[in-house]
Amino acid sequence: MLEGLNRVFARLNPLSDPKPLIDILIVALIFYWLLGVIRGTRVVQLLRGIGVLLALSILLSSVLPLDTLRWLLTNAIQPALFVAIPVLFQPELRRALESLGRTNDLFGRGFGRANRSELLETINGVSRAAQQLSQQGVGALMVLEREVGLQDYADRGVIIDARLAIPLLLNIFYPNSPLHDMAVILRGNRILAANVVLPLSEDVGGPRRYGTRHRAAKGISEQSDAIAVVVSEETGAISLMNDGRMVSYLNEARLRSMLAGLLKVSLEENEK
Ligand SMILES: Nc1ncnc2c1ncn2[C@@H]1O[C@H](COP(=O)(O)OP(=O)(O)OP(=O)(O)O)[C@@H](O)[C@H]1O
Repeated sequence: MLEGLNRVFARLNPLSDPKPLIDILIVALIFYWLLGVIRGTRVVQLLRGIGVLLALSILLSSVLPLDTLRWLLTNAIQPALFVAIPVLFQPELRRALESLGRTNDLFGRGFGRANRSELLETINGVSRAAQQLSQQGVGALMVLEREVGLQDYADRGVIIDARLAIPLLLNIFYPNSPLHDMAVILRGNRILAANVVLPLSEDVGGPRRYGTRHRAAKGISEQSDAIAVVVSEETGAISLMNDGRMVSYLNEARLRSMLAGLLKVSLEENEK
């Protein structure tokens, strides 16, 4: 036992051969990244289900000498699981690959193409508009594009491509306006599109039951790195969704500081 351990430590000695240590480090980093990607998503439950199924099939086929069952497990269920994995995890795999392609994330420079003053314009505009819409009991869904392009979604709505202005945002969401339904997509300091249909999250919110506006906001934040801001028509509550997670009951100031934090923009100079 002790001899075995000594052999392991001798192999791990970076002075004699750094390869095993580098190997372990890279594998640990890959697992760390994978866990970060799946944290808080439905993948955890799916993986648990697949784990239980695999453990049961291995246990049954090794303990019980039942040939037909063993044949079914090894020739049908296990291969079917491997085919099903890419289909079941399609959004998560897509997100993982997209996050690898996001060079800005790797170098910690925050999000992309927009400069600080454009971002501030958006942060202030969205927060003020959300507060005013909330006070008036008008429902709204605003999506801030980050590194993952949302052009596909925007093209299915109505392209506006206008400089962001609070009255324009309010006008879009007022109940009888032709574009008030669905979501608005913001790119930098511009309103890219309105009336955009977003993918609905499969998470229905348990007993609380999200409505479709909140599920759409959650859906886009799960399938991309976009931030969604929702104003509930029913309660006036302002919520922010990022990475599939929701923070509710925000006011204008709190929403502003959360957006600034997520977009890595300092608000201090602005306040001087
Ligand atoms: N796929 C979608 N993408 C974007 N917006 C959507 C989508 N589906 C529904 N909506 C918006 O959600 C509105 C309906 O909201 P609903 O009341 O069902 O949800 P909710 O989350 O309870 O919102 P609220 O709290 O504002 O009532 C629709 O009028 C539409 O504007």
